[in-house]
Amino acid sequence: MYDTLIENIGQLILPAEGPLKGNAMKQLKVKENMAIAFKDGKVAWIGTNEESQKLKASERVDAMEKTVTPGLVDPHTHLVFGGSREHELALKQAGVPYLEILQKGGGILSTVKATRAESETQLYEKAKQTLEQMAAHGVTTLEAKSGYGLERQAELKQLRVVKRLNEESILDLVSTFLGPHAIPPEYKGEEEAFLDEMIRLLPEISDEGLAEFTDIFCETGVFTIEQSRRFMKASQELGFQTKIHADEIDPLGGTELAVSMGAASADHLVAASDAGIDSLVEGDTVAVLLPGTTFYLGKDHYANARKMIDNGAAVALATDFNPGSCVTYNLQMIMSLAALKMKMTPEEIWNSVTVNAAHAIGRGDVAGCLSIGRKADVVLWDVPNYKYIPYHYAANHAKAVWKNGRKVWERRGARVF
Ligand SMILES: O=C(O)CC1=NCN=C1
Ligand SMILES: [Zn+2]
Repeated sequence: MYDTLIENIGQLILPAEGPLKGNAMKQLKVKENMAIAFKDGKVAWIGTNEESQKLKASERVDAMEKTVTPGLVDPHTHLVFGGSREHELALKQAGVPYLEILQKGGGILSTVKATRAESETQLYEKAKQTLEQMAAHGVTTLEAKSGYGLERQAELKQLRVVKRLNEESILDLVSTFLGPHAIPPEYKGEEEAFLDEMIRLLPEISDEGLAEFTDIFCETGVFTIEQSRRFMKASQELGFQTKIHADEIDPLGGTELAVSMGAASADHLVAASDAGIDSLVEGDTVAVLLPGTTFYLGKDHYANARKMIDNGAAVALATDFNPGSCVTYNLQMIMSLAALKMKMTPEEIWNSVTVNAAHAIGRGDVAGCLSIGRKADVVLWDVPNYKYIPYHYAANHAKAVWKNGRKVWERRGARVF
């Protein structure tokens, strides 16, 4: 007797185990007229719709010939923060550059002020609502960063919120310490001293189990290549895996640094050099691309996903959900931008929001794929095939979402007739 049986599935999407690099990203197993069954939170059976007729299940779901995939994985979010930055939209519309807003004490530093002022409970309640929205949009596993505290107590406060959300929600959250996200006012002009303070937090964060990854904003006017190297080295010596916000605006060479340091991921890469893109082929560093941020900042030049994939790199996609440079948690919209602006194919896109995204946050063995014994993290989409979501942008196509075999979202139709 199975707990749940989803039958009459038009297309069942089964990404291969990864990380998938280059041409492997172009492959996607699509099986038609299928069914899938869960038991005790795991995938217990996969077969044809005809074979499913003889099965017994406590709950039978008619997929109405629609599409079923693994739960989405969002590998780059700034989930926990206070306040909001809608007041900066006018500056963006006036063409004030992102880094100029930051240099004037706005941007990230505006969110830092708000985050320091809010209690752990306030931050928790706000992030909890976002988490519910992410699940409603098909996300079952995600990464969540700190980085709006920029001092011990407020950074630990954010990381404790992520830990509590991971413990109390059924979703799986992977925590990242992004202490070196910007230079706080009290350390203006003293970047090295600030970085020393962030490095001094690492043992405490490790001992309290508050993060698996660290991250640093390697960018003009924020942290240099050498400062990033120093922070990543200190992180790895304490057992953290590393990530880096690299080559988002200026081509400092963060991509090459990430690969040379064996980072789990290099994120943004909009300004990555040809040498940086070529270096991605060598190691296991996943290129996490964030086209929503490029769109939101009104830029025309997107990360060169085509060259990265055709060169042989492993590419993933993420929302970069944050209050200033990409205010969306709709990973489906990111899938559309990947198609429309980065010319990624539907097969590459689906691999980028499942198996490769899972590998970018160290969850390649438990998320992003569907096979017997894996977590029953599954989405039933109200779409006829897997190509439809990139094609129809800005909507929420999720009809039902299961996490560990438990239904966490079901869309109920609008009552307009
Ligand atoms: O602006 C923000 O709050 C998030 C961000 N960090 C680096 N790029 C964007
Ligand atoms: Zn980011």
